[in-house]
Amino acid sequence: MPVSSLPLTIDDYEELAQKSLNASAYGYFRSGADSELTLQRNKQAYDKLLIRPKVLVDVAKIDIATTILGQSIRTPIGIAPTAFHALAHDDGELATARASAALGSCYCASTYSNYSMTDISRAVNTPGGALQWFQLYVEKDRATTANLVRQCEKLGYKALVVTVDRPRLGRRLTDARTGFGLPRHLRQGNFDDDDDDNKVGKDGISRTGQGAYLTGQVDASLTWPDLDWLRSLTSLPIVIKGIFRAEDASLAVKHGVAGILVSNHGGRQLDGCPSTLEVLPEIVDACRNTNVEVYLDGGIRKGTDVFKALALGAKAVFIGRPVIWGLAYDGEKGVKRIFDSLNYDLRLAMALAGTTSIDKITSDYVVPASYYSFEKKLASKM
Ligand SMILES: Cc1cc2nc3c(=O)[nH]c(=O)nc-3n(C[C@H](O)[C@H](O)[C@H](O)COP(=O)(O)O)c2cc1C
Ligand SMILES: CCCCCCC(=O)C(=O)O
Repeated sequence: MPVSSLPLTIDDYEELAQKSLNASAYGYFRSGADSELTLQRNKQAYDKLLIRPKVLVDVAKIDIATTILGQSIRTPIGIAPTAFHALAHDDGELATARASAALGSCYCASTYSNYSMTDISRAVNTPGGALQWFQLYVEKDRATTANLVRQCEKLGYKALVVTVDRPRLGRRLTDARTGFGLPRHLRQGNFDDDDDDNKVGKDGISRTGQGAYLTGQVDASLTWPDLDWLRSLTSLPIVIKGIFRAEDASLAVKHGVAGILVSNHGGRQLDGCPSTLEVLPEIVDACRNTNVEVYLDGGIRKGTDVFKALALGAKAVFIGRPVIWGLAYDGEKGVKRIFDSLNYDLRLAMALAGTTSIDKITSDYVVPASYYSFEKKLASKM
């Protein structure tokens, strides 16, 4: 490959991933729900916010390390839970876990990973030492869920991330058109029997193929008291993923969560809802004067996107699809490259904006683009 065509941006990696994945897998990873308005809006929202740089600040040293839930991370960018990494690379979630540990990031593994939570935890040199969180879908069979929670605690996962924006699967037209399903040779590591030929898990449920993807076992009757039930099962901090309005954030605080991940599932669930960046300020306000940390995912593709989300009050951000593109590009190495690129970009944005550490990225660095509207300025002179 000539030097000039080496991938530089997340979009470059996506382009390469598209070439290496089959249409159905690429479609599954890329797509959003319905008209994909929210998928687009997640990305476009960052353009509606501008950064106001400060000059003559000593930016010779930039530090992007921070903490989440009291644990140190070397980058404010974590890995959002995404299902089925083995569709992108044979090493699947093992490669993701190794990359995350080497980078000092936080990896939140999906309930619907291809590798089991045991394998993911053991993939790194110091199992229980790396910062791994586990994303939980509460299933109709509560015994299955309770079992996952217990294992998670035993294996040294540091937090439970409960996803609440997916009572049913969003309408993903691309998947309907390609007939996407988990290919028969792949497993759902947290459920299948050890026997690879056994397509039905011990619980008697098929977890492979198209039907399994579409129907799923997620409990659509989940309500707030179920959070208390989860808290009674574990002393792990609970992060709630998918909160989208201030009242729900306040309820989450009342129910004792340690963190809120502002997310619309990467535009894959309710199409036509706002972007996560737009919603972030009201959630941050609802959590002010509490110990609850607020994170964001959705549409982060550049260092300046990370900067803007942190400026609006996110303690850290998480990325979903970019990790998949890195995995498809070159497994563990590819994920590292994605992070190297975003971390480099973030440091650069901080230097150019005139700030040197994550806690100094405050709201006075950003303004809505409309603040500089020519129309408004000229009209006021008339
Ligand atoms: C292919 C794919 C699979 C996903 N699987 C899960 C999942 O298993 N659990 C979950 O809570 N969220 C899941 N999500 C949502 C992500 O956690 C995250 O909210 C979203 O990807 C962030 O947007 P981004 O991809 O623009 O970074 C998935 C997203 C994608 C793209
Ligand atoms: C039964 C497996 C369904 C996996 C869905 C994972 C997910 O949340 C997604 O957005 O896709």
